[in-house]
Amino acid sequence: MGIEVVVEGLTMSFGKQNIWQDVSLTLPAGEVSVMLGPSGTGKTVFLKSLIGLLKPQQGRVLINGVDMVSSPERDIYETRKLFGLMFQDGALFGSMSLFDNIAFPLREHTRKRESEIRRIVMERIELVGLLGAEDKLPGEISGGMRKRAGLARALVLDPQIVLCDEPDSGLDPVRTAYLSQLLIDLNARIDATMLIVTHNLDIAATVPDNMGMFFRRRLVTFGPREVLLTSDEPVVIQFLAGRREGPIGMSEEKDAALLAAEAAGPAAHPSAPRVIVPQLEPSPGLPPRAAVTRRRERVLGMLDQLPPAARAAIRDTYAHHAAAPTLTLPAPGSGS
Ligand SMILES: Nc1ncnc2c1ncn2[C@@H]1O[C@H](COP(=O)(O)OP(=O)(O)OP(=O)(O)O)[C@@H](O)[C@H]1O
Repeated sequence: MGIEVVVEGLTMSFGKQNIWQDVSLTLPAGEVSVMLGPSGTGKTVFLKSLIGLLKPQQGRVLINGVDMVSSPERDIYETRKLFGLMFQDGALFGSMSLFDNIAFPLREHTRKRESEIRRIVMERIELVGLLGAEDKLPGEISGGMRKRAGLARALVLDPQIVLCDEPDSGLDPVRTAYLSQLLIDLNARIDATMLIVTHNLDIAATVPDNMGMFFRRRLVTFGPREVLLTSDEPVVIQFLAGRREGPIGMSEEKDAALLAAEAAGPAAHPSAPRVIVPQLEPSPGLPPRAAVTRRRERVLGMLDQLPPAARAAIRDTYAHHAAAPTLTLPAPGSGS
């Protein structure tokens, strides 16, 4: 089973540029979480802080009792072996076959024999649907295949925590839908704790158990998916609807005058009702996700602390068990 990651009061700056401050959250063991946020809000910096590659000035990241910020480097190095990392471009070596790319962490970090390495690599290649492509070079395959190869490589050391940074970037909508299913199937098979950074609203709507968002140097929210999906925070509403109206600007946050003018003017798009679609299920033939039962107990136990809309959405989800119907919420600001 995956391992819980506890983040407490994390603050990160580069020189005078503060990226985010006082970030606290828990990635529940074995559950899938998604982190959203406009470009440049520090999502990648956050992932790198979790594995101890960047050192925030304040706060802790606790994994099995090791603080990835300030424990001795030896402990951090050992704990890093629990992670599987999938970066935006797949980060493959161009001159190596897919097989050798995927075998790389095993040859680098273990003393396994070649026959054992072959067995593990071919198993992961099958898992991500790349059987037959193992002898190809990264330049000879599509972007979607490179992503899947990156994911296979992230999985060879049997990670208990998987971090994916924009796994969908550059993929068409159909490939993105396959990727969403692959992430859920992966979670069903290995029960790892997963954190996915994405801008893709379909992944955000269908994959995670938990969701969070960074904006204006803080973590706006993090918790069960229903909390963010029913949130009335203007930045959340704007982001989920993919609209220009709201606090997020093109290059940076809008200034107060522009926001006031926008609020005074006619709405460019009337608010549409928001919809919570059911979370994806593992593909037929796979075991159910072990996290589902744990999450249900955890979330029902915290129901009293959640906003009314999230509470209602969670009750609705669990009233219908796994086959939750699509839930339509009133449009934000409609008063109903
Ligand atoms: N090593 C570094 N040194 C200095 N500044 C950095 C460093 N790494 C990141 N930054 C800055 O931190 C900020 C956040 O970057 P980050 O890549 O984490 O954003 P992001 O939310 O992942 O963006 P996107 O969604 O566009 O990928 C940016 O302003 C970036 O320039």
